[in-house]
Amino acid sequence: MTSTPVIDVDRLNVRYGDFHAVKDLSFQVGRGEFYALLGTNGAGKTSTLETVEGHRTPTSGTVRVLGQSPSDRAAVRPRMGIMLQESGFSPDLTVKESVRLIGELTRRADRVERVLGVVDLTRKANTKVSQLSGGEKRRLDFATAVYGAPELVFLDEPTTGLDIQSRDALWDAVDRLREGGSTIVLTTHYLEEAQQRADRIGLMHRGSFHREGTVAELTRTLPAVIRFALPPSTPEAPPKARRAGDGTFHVETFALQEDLFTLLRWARDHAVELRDLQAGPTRLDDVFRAIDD
Ligand SMILES: Nc1ncnc2c1ncn2[C@@H]1O[C@H](COP(=O)(O)OP(=O)(O)OP(=O)(O)O)[C@@H](O)[C@H]1O
Repeated sequence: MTSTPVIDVDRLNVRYGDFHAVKDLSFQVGRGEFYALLGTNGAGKTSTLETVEGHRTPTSGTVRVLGQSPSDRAAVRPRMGIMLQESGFSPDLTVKESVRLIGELTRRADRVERVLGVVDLTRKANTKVSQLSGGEKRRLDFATAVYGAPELVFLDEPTTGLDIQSRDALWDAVDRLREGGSTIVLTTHYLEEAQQRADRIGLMHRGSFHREGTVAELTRTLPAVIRFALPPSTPEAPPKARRAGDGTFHVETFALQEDLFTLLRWARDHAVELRDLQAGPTRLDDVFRAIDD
């Protein structure tokens, strides 16, 4: 990372009384990077993000955001867009009034109509927040991240409750922000979304990083798996295949292409049909499942 990081966390500790929620955590996020902070339930992601966003004071350690202390809200707040799990818009305001309020609070320049268009709420502009569906409320929450295309955008479980079209539209809007140079920090339990998009991932467990790095770095220590079923009449299993409890067969491999080729050749030579054949690279789900308490 050559330029000054957008986020610089150094030996952060967060304690709640006797409970040590975040333990000596250090990480940096570079300008324009897409960083996903992931982890098991209770790992300390929210505690970490609340500190970075300036909502919580660290017990110890230092946090710099855009070169400033996040507690200096007047300096930092206009430069970040934060999509929380619940934004808490007033139920009596209309959608348009709520979006206008985002502009006033963040003091960023934008056009309300443009933002409504990006989050696909133009037709609901005069509807009260209390009358929105769950997915529409979530899209209104997303408006806080989009308004004025901030330099730094936090997305906390952004796609929860969104249908597939809304999810695609949200990620398109995030791509647009990235093209404009915004830095993105995502937290989600939908690991596939992080796997597809994140430049780097910090994977937390019990207050510390279990792993940190690119998807390739996180997954390379675990084998890929080829899965298939065999017809009952098959006299023998292919080499390297292990029978799982559900009767399917697994081949664990660090040489996916080579072992898949060997397996397919074996099937052809033995005139066996491999049923429900699945082969793919190691997924983040597998890395999560391998976390040992
Ligand atoms: N105000 C609080 N007082 C006491 N303990 C707290 C408080 N807030 C959080 N904790 C504890 O700190 C730990 C970390 O919580 P945090 O919300 O940061 O985790 P998380 O990674 O965001 O979890 P999840 O994925 O379940 O949302 C948890 O064990 C939680 O019970």
